Formats: sequence, C-alpha cells, structure tokens
Amino acid sequence: MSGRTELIPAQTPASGLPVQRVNLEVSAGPDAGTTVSSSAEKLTLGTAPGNDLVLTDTTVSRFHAELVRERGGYRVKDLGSTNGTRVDHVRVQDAYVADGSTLTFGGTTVRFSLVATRDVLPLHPEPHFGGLVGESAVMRALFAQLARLAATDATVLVEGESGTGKELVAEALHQASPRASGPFVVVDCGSIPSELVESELFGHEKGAFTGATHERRGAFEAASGGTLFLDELGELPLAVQPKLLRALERRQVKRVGADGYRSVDVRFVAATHRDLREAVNRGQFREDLYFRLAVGMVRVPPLRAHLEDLPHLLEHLWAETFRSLGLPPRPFTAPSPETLHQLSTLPWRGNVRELRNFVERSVALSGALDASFLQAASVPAASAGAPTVRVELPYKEAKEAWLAHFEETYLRQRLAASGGNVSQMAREAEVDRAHVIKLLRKHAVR
Ligand SMILES: Nc1ncnc2c1ncn2[C@@H]1O[C@H](COP(=O)(O)OP(=O)(O)OP(=O)(O)O)[C@@H](O)[C@H]1O
Repeated sequence: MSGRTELIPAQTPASGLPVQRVNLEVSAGPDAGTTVSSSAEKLTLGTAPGNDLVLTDTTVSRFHAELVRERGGYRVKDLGSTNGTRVDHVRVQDAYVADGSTLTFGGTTVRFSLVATRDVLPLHPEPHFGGLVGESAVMRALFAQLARLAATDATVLVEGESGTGKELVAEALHQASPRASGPFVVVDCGSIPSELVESELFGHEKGAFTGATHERRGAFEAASGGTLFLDELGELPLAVQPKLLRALERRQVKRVGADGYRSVDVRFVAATHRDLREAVNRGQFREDLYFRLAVGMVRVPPLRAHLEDLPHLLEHLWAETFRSLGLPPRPFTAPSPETLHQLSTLPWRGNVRELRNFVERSVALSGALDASFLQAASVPAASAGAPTVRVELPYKEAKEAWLAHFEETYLRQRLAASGGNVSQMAREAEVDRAHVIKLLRKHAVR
C-alpha cells in the first residue's frame, strides 16, 4: 500500500450524469410553506424576482445567498447580504450544509433536504465541443448544454473562475450556431480604460471627443451577423450599463456623438469570473441588466472539479503548445503515474490556463512533462511560506521564479485587501489598471 490517493480514471456513464435534487422548504417567516425543488448546480434565494426561491421577507436581501452543488456536497454562500446567513443557528459566510440542515436568511428559516431520486443530465456524445476538451461527465454535460444553446439565439451569461475556458465556451457557442459564418468579436471590459468602453462598444462619430479624429464603428456593429462576446462583464462601468441594456433589448445602438440609433443583428454572450449577484447587492451592477443577460446561464466548472480530465487535457495542451509556437509537433509521452498523482493533488487556482502554462514551461525547458516545472505558485507549500531561492536553477531562471513569487503574493494580497476590485487595487498600488490585469492573468490570480 502506497497510502496515496489514486486519480480516478474518467468513467462516463453512457446515458447521462446523475445529479442530486434538493428541496428548500420555508419553515418560518412571511413565506412559510413555500417549497422549491431543484437539481440545478446553483440555486439562489432572495427578494429579487428571478431567484430560484423568491422571498418577500424585508429582512432578506435582493440576492441573499446561493446553494452550490459540489463534489463534497452542498455549500451555502452568503452573497454579501445585510442580515446574514446561518446554518443550524451559526452565522456563516460559506459553509457545507447537510440533509435536514436549518438555514436562516435574515428573519426567514428554510429547511434543506435531499430528495431520494436523482435527475439525469444528458451528456454530449463526443469528448470535445469546439475548442474545449473533456471526457468527464461534468464537461460532457456542459457540452450538451452548449449544443442546445448554440442552436438558439439566446443571450448567454458564462460564469466560472479565471482560466476555466469561458472564452472558449463563447467561441464554441458561436461556431456551433447558425451565425458561424459571421464574425466573432471579443471585447474585454477589464482591459479598456472606463472612459473608452462606450465608444468601443457602440462606436463614435468624428469629433465626438478629443482624439476622435475619425468616425469609428463599435463592437456591436462589427459583430453584425455574428456573435459579440463581452469578457469580464463585471468590470463594465455603471454609466454604460443602461446603454448596454437598451442595445440588448432593442437591438439598437447609438455611436458616441451621434443623434440617431442604428439597428444591429448580434448574438450576445458575456462572461464573468465575479459573482454578479453580489455586485448587484453592492450597487455595482444593475439588476435589470443581470436578468436580461442571464437568459441562458452556463457555469464552467473549475479544473479541480474534473481532475479526471487531466490526462486528456495534458495531451491536448501538448499539441496546442507546439501548434501555437509554430514548432513541428512532437509525440506526446504520457506523464508518469507519480507526476500525474502530483498534478492531481494541486489546487489549480488558475485552472486550465495554469495547466497550459505548466505544459508550455515543460516543453520550453525540457520537452517532457515534469512536475518540477510547476510554477512556485502552483505548489501549496511554496506559496504559503517565504519564497525559496531555487539555487538548483540557472541564475536567470532562479531570479524569475523568485520575482514570480513576489508578484503573485503581492497581487493576491492587494486584491484581497481591495475586496476583489481591480480598479481600486490598481489605484492603491499606483500601477496602471491594464498592467494589473495582465499581471493577474499571468499569475492566474483571477
Ligand atoms: N476544456 C478546455 N479544453 C481545452 N483548452 C482549455 C479548456 N479550458 C480552458 N482551456 C485553455 O485554457 C486557457 C484559458 O482559457 P480561457 O481564456 O477561455 O479562460 P477564461 O475562463 O476566459 O479566463 P479569464 O476569466 O481569465 O478570461 C486557454 O488557453 C484555453 O484554450
């Protein structure tokens, strides 16, 4: 016995992914007697219409809390509510709940219970969809959902941690849709200075502002006949949000400095790694825009939720690395069981992007997948303590590894101190916001 936890090979049930169904029954408060039953991965509750459990209790916030199904069970997460969330009378921010737990939201009490029968989600027949790969049941259930959504023109909101593949999801939706022959236009709200977002989205007339020496069409017009993908939607300035709402509702946009509206024909997909419901509670995101976007909700799982895809992903990213570097492909050699084991025990906070970085480093430094090429940040022990100077590396690489540790530690702690608000963090750190975003991506911090 090695005492090691083995990586479970991908075993995909042929028919579908069995998912748990839960019941939420309001047992005390103005809505006593109301019951909701669902097998959704995420359930929200609050007073805003559109929550899965809508409460009328005035001590409950608009988006008060959510219940998320994970491998280890169900978790309840408070969404920054005014009066807090309790599990069995203990106030919590984020906690696991058990069958029969009593949950309290403000002045309302809800009984949480598991339903004996399981629902079954359909699975996509192939272990890939567009540029996404995954053999696991969770990924193939996601592909099946994407295939269904691609056939429609519905607006889609893609949620997921950084590096999980949200942009690939948007691109795959476009490619599988009837608009595939039209343009796929990407706007990253996080990397555009806030004063330029409106012109980037809707265009401007000549002379509309200092520097507007020519008229310019915006992303909506550029995407006409195709799909417009807005990344980092949570960073969209509040002032632009009503204009986006209008554009989505009426399919009309007005260039900055123009008098009239122009019609546009676009399919709209947006992504966020931030919880927009929390942003709504804080007054940073408009509730009406949130509901307009959340017509089709797609949640991309973090890598730690489908580790059985590691071998398949490594092989895919290996080929991708050679392709992107313009190098002749080299045959893939599967990692040793030890390496695979080590990879499967890491937190992968940067998700598939971090895995890709690891593959790229391995290719560049040795041509074989080797766990010693994991960046210091991936390995919990290294990121927790003081940085070690890796004297076994050549001077330049040792210095880079040490600097990388400094950058990541600084970014993580600064970002946490500013409550995850990148603009505020950039101001406080006296670093240009676009540079901060580049660094955050480099270190897979978000
Ligand atoms: N399931 C997957 N199969 C293949 N490649 C993937 C998968 N998921 C992510 N990737 C790769 O990981 C990298 C990050 O993906 P992507 O940029 O789509 O993530 P993201 O969620 O949009 O990140 P961010 O929130 O930082 O914008 C890309 O190189 C992408 O090709």
